[in-house]
Amino acid sequence: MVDNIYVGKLISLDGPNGVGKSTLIEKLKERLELKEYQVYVTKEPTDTELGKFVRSYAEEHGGISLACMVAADRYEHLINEIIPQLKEGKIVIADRYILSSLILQRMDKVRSTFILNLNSEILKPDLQIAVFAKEEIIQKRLAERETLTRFEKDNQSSYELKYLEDGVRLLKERGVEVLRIVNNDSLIENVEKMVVEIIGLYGEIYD
Ligand SMILES: Nc1ncnc2c1ncn2[C@@H]1O[C@H](COP(=O)(O)OP(=O)(O)OP(=O)(O)O)[C@@H](O)[C@H]1O
Ligand SMILES: Cc1cn([C@H]2C[C@H](O)[C@@H](COP(=O)(O)O)O2)c(=O)[nH]c1=O
Repeated sequence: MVDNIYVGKLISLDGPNGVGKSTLIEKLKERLELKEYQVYVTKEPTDTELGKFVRSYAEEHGGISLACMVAADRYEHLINEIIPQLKEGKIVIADRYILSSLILQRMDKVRSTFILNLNSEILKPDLQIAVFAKEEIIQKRLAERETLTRFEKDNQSSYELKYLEDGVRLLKERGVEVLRIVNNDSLIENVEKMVVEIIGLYGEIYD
């Protein structure tokens, strides 16, 4: 992975389906904006034609071809959206990034070395937030959804949690700073913890 040389900071937030990523990002954005940071939230797969194609492709196909599609969308995401925002000095928060590939593609039996090689030219996140929750809590949240993706059906959260743990290890080995968050029910505490960590990235004092 390539170091971020731009003025802004890239934060990626990943975890199992239904763990509360989008909810945490929304709260995190609010808190950081209250502190007058400029925040840009984005997600993968992207909302582009390619990203929409990846989302539908993922329902019917998996394995190496999906890993490549997801990586292609990620490289386009960096060029067209993430890097321009980092150049403007914003905190870019990505709802899913490489750690999601280290979870979801591994569930399709793709080897972690292949995933890491495929993503070797992406920007290294300045902070990786890894969101955990108890398996039964995730299942309860998913049960409230009307439609489920193939990764969300058949109680697969325990596998996602296992690959999340392993993905965290692989990223740490590659020098990525990782903040672990447990989103069982104490959302506000978690958000405060994240804000402190992110502000620490800028070398500022938070009281
Ligand atoms: N700390 C929490 N306490 C109670 N409910 C929560 C908490 N965090 C999230 N939820 C609820 O859990 C559900 C899933 O949250 P959310 O959509 O943010 O997950 P997600 O990880 O972004 O999911 P996906 O990636 O599958 O879209 C939502 O209904 C949300 O309101
Ligand atoms: C980033 C990323 C995404 N995917 C696939 C898996 C799912 O079909 C969607 C994610 O949808 P959600 O609404 O965010 O739950 O994209 C993938 O397979 N690998 C990835 O790294």
